[in-house]
Amino acid sequence: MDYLDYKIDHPLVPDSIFYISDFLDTDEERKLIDRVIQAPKPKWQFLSNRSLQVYGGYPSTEGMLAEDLPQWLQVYANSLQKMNIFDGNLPNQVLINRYEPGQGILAHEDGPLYHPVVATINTGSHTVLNFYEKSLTEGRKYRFSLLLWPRSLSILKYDAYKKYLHEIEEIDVDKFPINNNETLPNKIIVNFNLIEKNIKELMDANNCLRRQTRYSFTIRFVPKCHKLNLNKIFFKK
Ligand SMILES: O=C(O)CCC(=O)C(=O)O
Ligand SMILES: [Fe+2]
Repeated sequence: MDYLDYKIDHPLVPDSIFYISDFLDTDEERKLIDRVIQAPKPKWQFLSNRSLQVYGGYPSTEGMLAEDLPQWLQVYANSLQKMNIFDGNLPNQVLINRYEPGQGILAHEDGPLYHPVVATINTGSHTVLNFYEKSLTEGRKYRFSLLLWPRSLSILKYDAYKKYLHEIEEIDVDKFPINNNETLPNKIIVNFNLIEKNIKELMDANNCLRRQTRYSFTIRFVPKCHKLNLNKIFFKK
């Protein structure tokens, strides 16, 4: 599979966003969610608007103390490397977010500690990711949204990573256009044509769809890493 074939081709979108539907089958999706649910309680961090699990380590300006990924995540890191999504690098950190309906994440950028690529495996529920262009003079400006359907892989690289903020609104229902030609007042969903078929049968009479529990697997590469060296700590060698 060549991810370059899955570039979002839309006048509002920078040249560096890719969206692959059906990256997982339902069985693979179920297995990933089960692993997350089965993780020991201390693995969870509970924030007010989402919960998360971190695998691989915590990046900092000093470098990330890298831990091996568990095998069930390593297989995905390996396949993303094979697809050359990380410019030859093997991704070494996976952040899993769980959102209940009504939860989200404030507009932010992922920042310079990561190689400027993030690949996200989307599971459990749809959501809508909003993009704002950073502007020093006018503050942030809404530009477009991506609809993230379960089992898809979304990839943001370079400009999409560096020049935009991304956000998931804390809402529990999304309203969608009736068809690809209809525009919503405050939202431009640039990949709606790819999902229209799946969503039609699920929306209610007002074209609304309720969010369910969503698990996102955000996969990244932290270039600056060190392994724990016990000799160095205990014997100052
Ligand atoms: O859940 C998502 O798809 C977005 C998560 C995100 O932006 C992040 O973890 O930095
Ligand atoms: Fe992010």
